[in-house]
Amino acid sequence: MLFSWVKIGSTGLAALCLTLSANPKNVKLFIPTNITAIALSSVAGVELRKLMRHYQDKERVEDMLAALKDTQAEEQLQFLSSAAERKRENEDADKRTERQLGLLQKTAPLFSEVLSLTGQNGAIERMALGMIQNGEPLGNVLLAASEAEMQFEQAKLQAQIHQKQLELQAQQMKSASVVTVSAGASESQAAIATVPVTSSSKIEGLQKAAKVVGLPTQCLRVDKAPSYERLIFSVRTEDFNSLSKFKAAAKLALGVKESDLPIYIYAPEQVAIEVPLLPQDRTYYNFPVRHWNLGDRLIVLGQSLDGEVLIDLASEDTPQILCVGTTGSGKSNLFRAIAYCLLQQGARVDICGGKVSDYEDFADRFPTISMNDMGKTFEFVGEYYHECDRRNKMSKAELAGQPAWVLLIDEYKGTVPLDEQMRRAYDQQLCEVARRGRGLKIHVVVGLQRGAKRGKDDPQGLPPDLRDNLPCRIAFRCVDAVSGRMVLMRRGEAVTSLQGRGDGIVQSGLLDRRFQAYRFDTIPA
Ligand SMILES: Nc1ncnc2c1ncn2[C@@H]1O[C@H](COP(=O)(O)OP(=O)(O)OP(=O)(O)O)[C@@H](O)[C@H]1O
Repeated sequence: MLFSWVKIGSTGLAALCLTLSANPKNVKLFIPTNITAIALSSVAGVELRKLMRHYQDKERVEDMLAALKDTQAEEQLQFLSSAAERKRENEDADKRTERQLGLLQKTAPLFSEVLSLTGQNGAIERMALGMIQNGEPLGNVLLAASEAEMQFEQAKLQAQIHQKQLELQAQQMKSASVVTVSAGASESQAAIATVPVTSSSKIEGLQKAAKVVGLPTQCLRVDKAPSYERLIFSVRTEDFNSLSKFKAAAKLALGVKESDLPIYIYAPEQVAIEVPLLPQDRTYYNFPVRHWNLGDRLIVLGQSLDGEVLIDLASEDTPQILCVGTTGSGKSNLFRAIAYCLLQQGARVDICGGKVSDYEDFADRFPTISMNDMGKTFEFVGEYYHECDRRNKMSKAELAGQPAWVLLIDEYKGTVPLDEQMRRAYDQQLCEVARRGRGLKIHVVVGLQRGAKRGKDDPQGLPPDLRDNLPCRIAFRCVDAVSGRMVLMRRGEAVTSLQGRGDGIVQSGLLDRRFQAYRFDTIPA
């Protein structure tokens, strides 16, 4: 390096001396002195350039070395920190293992206690040990063991219940007795049987349910209605909330899922439970042949636990009828029976809505029946409305000579006009006919598939005014309790417990009966 500097210095100095020694008067460039000076300075320049490159390379190498040192330090740092982390983890794992071992030592007596309690030492012990060996956390092992304990408790409970059932059965076998038919039973009650209190599965189930909710009960009587059994239980309790708990437990015991299980106060300290009969155990009745008086307005509905159920349109409680029932519930059958009863007593009957073909066999037999498409209902309502006006002006004697007029509107919803103006007129006139008709021998029977209230969403629903003017309510099976609550006055949810095919409830004023409607397949001879 020194040699390079000496070389640069000497050549540079020589070039300077040559330049200074030049004659200022002779200004020619290419004289030997000048050429030598240029050559020497070029050599000095080239050497200088070489030196500059040398220093630049040196500087770069130094930079690279410095960078290399930095990276190595970082890597070393990372390595050291990860080693520390690993050490910490290992220490933690050691601590965990230590803790688990400690827990295991502490819970060993608990395990052995649980295992001896369950009486399944072998299997559960093996399971627990297997779980621990498989590295299962101790928490999971404990959980599995406590589940086993719970199962054991359940098994113990079941065994207790079974023992109680056996005791009850033995008691019932001893005290099985025939219960008498209640006083005042009429001839028509012959069809309704009161059966001996036996240890049937229903009674057992219900007694078990009562026991579960802590209700002291005893089955006093079983009445067999056409479509259900009415079980009368004695109940001694001051906690009336326990009745609703009993209902829930009874539903569970009898396997009643979505439908209602009617339970109601029957007498002081007695409740009645209506348990449905199986379809094959039900009793059906054909419409009876009977004597009719011209001018009467009786409707014969069917049979109940208290005998035949009749309603009289001439009565203040039952002049107009509202009937609800889903398809297959027996509503059309009842409408045919109603039409028949009233036609036999000389009434004019106009059938609107529903299936007109249902009345084909009536046409030859009864000249005062008319069967109309539902679109005509509006006109008939108008005619009945004017007849109300006409009869309203009559004297009592004149009115007595008038035949009863009965408008049967099945599937009411379909008869309500969609046009708002027409609908308003229809509502107003039908409501007036129902309201004024009761004193004018003019009657309305309205049938619905389900109880839908009139509203913005349902402009064809039943208006509250009309409903209020149809005081006799008949409900057959409905799929939802809402329909029952809308039509019936009490215990509306019971409609879901009805069995279909004529199993119905009639309510009006004080009347409240569950009945089996008479089957009306053909017009009685
Ligand atoms: N009182 C009854 N006794 C025995 N069977 C009945 C009775 N009422 C109806 N049924 C039977 O139940 C079925 C349905 O009856 P019905 O047609 O009257 O029901 P619905 O409610 O009017 O149904 P839909 O709206 O589909 O006509 C029919 O097979 C009918 O024979």
